[in-house]
Amino acid sequence: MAILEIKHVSKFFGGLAANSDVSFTMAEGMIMGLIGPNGAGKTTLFNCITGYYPPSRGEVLFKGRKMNGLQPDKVCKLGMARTWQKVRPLAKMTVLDNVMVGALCRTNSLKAAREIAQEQLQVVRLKQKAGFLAGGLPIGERKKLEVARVLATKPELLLLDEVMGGLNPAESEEIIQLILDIKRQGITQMVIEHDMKAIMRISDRIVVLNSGEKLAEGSPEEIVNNQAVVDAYLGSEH
Ligand SMILES: Nc1ncnc2c1ncn2[C@@H]1O[C@H](COP(=O)(O)OP(=O)(O)OP(=O)(O)O)[C@@H](O)[C@H]1O
Repeated sequence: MAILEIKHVSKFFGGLAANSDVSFTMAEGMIMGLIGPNGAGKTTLFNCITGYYPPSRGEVLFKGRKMNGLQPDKVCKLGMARTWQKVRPLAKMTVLDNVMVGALCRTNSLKAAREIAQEQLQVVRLKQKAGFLAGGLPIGERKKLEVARVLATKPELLLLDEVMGGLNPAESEEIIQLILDIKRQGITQMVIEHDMKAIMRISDRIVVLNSGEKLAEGSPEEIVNNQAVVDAYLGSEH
C-alpha cells in the first residue's frame, strides 16, 4: 500500500495557483525527490501534506487516512514530520532540550524523551554538542539539529525542506549520508533540494513541479533525460 497519496491537490492564494491539480503516490521506504525552479510550489505542497495549510482542492491520504484539515500536531502524532527551510531552533535552550521537544510528541516522560533525544543526537553525529545552546550552533549543525528534532518524533514519513541549503560540500555530503542512513532505518522520505547532483544520488523517484503543476515524474535517469524538465530549468532556447 502507498504510504502517501496526493490526489489532485490545488492550493490557491487569491488568484495564484501555488499548487495546481498535483497527484502522485509514495511507496513505503522510498526517497522521493521534489524539485522545481524557485516558486514552483514545493514548500506549499509540503505545507498542504503536513496540515500547515488545508489544500483548496483535492486530498492527501497518509496510510490510507484523509489528512485534510488535521492540525500539524495531530499529523505529527500520526507519524509524519517535516523540517523547515529556515531553521529556527529554540535558541536559548540546549541542543538536547531542543531534540527532547520533538520526543515529547511521543512520550510524557522526560526521562524517556531524554533517552530518545540522546539516541537521535547520536544518529546525526551531534552528541558532543548536547549541552551547548542551540542559538550558538553554526548553520551545518543547526540543520543536523533540525533533523534530530524531527527524528525524535519517530516519524514514518519525513519531509525534508532544503536541508542542504547554505551548506558547504563536506557538510552536504554528511547530510546525504544521513538521509541514506534514515532510509536504511525504513523511514520514508520526501526531499526538496536544489542541489541536482545530490537529489539524483539519493532519490528513488523524482517529481518535478513547475508553476504549481506537476511537470514530470520518474526515476532520476528519466528526469535528467526529460526535455520538458531541461527546458523548465534552462529555458527552452537551450
Ligand atoms: N502564504 C502565501 N501567501 C501568498 N502566496 C504564497 C504563500 N506561500 C507561497 N506563496 C506563493 O506561492 C508560490 C509557490 O511558492 P513556494 O514557496 O511553494 O515555492 P517553492 O517551489 O518552494 O520555491 P523555493 O524553491 O524558492 O523555495 C510562489 O509564487 C509564492 O510567492
